[in-house]
Amino acid sequence: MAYLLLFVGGDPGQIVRNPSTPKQYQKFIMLPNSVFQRLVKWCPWLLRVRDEPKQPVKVLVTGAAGQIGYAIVPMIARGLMLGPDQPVVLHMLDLPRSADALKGVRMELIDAALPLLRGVVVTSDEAEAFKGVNFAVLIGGWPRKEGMERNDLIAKNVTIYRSQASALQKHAAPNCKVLVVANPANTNALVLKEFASAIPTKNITCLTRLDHNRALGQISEKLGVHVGDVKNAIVWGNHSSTQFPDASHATVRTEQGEKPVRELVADEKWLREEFVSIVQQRGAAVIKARKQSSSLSAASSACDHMRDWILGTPKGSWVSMGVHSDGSYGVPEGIFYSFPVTCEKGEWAIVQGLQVDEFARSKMELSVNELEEEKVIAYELVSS
Ligand SMILES: NC(=O)C1=CN([C@@H]2O[C@H](COP(=O)(O)OP(=O)(O)OC[C@H]3O[C@@H](n4cnc5c(N)ncnc54)[C@H](O)[C@@H]3O)[C@@H](O)[C@H]2O)C=CC1
Ligand SMILES: O=C([O-])CC(=O)C(=O)O
Repeated sequence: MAYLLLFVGGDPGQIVRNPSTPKQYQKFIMLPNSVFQRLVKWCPWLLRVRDEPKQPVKVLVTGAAGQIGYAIVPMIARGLMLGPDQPVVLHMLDLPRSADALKGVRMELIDAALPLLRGVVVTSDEAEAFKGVNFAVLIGGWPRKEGMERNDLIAKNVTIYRSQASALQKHAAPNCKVLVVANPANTNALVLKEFASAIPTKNITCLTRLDHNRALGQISEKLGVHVGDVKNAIVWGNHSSTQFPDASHATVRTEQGEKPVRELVADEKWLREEFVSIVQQRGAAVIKARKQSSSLSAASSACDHMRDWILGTPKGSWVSMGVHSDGSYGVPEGIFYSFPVTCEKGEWAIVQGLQVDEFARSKMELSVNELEEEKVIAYELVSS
């Protein structure tokens, strides 16, 4: 019979074992701490047996029966959002008319035999959906169709966020971290902040990571470099066609070290015009081609957003996140605006001190004005 021997040090009588090891292969040998320390030095993998498994966290996905919902739930249950060692319980909310579709998604999640998935709640009841959730990815709402602008969805979608703010505030874990995906994402996030005042404002964010990733993708295509070597693009502003994708601080990793994108592209006109307009209009281009809006890239970017927020951004890199403005870069407080941020230990911070020239300033203003207008319309809708 084969045995796996677990060498245990520490307090007398303390037994630490890896519960995933089948019992019949476990034998314990208690060693003095000094011997244990030496063993661990020679064989660091021994430390793995001391890892306590993480407790499952509850992750809510609203609009879970929709396009993005269907793409994102397996990503979350595979650890792409919160890490490969983080078990999750998925809460999936959709409208009563999608109840059967949601049951089907639950069946598929079970059929996929995903080891990190420790439970699935499917419901059309907001209170049940938000109960005790640690993370909320809010996708529920209506997507735009060809010919519409994202803020054409205000009347349809902000009222949903008024109602879900109450559920969030009443039922979610007090430190719940929220990502709003549904459009108009920045203004929906503002409505949540206003009506879920018990949730810290810094815990409410909206998705502009898709635009950020689109910017990296365009730079990589233009230069013929691997997208993983491009970093530090910025998307300023609204998740709409007034956003300002800015490559002026972006760099590419080359064999000779990091080089500015500006220097490598060497075409200021492309950077100021074509690049900006391709990224601004990418959502519309996908709708034109697919006859429905971006789903897999939205789901993947939402995972990137949450993962970097919770687990941290790599050293020397920043990402774009829609957050409540604190007045940085002259953007007025009271709107959700996309900024470059770094994240550490579950907290984001706006990158400070970046040079913003006159051209960038004028582009950034367009989104400020649009968001102020959306705010007025949204407040009228939710208070009427
Ligand atoms: N921020 C971003 O980067 C992006 C945002 N979006 C937005 O995400 C949203 C969802 O897009 P898709 O999944 O493609 O749409 P979809 O129509 O496929 O799915 C939306 C789902 O939300 C559900 N829903 C509607 N009202 C609800 C409510 N009150 N509570 C719970 N569920 C509700 C619908 O029944 C539907 O199943 C849209 O608003 C779209 O514009 C889409 C792509 C990127
Ligand atoms: O454009 C849309 O309506 C969907 C979306 O937000 C995007 O693809 O960025």
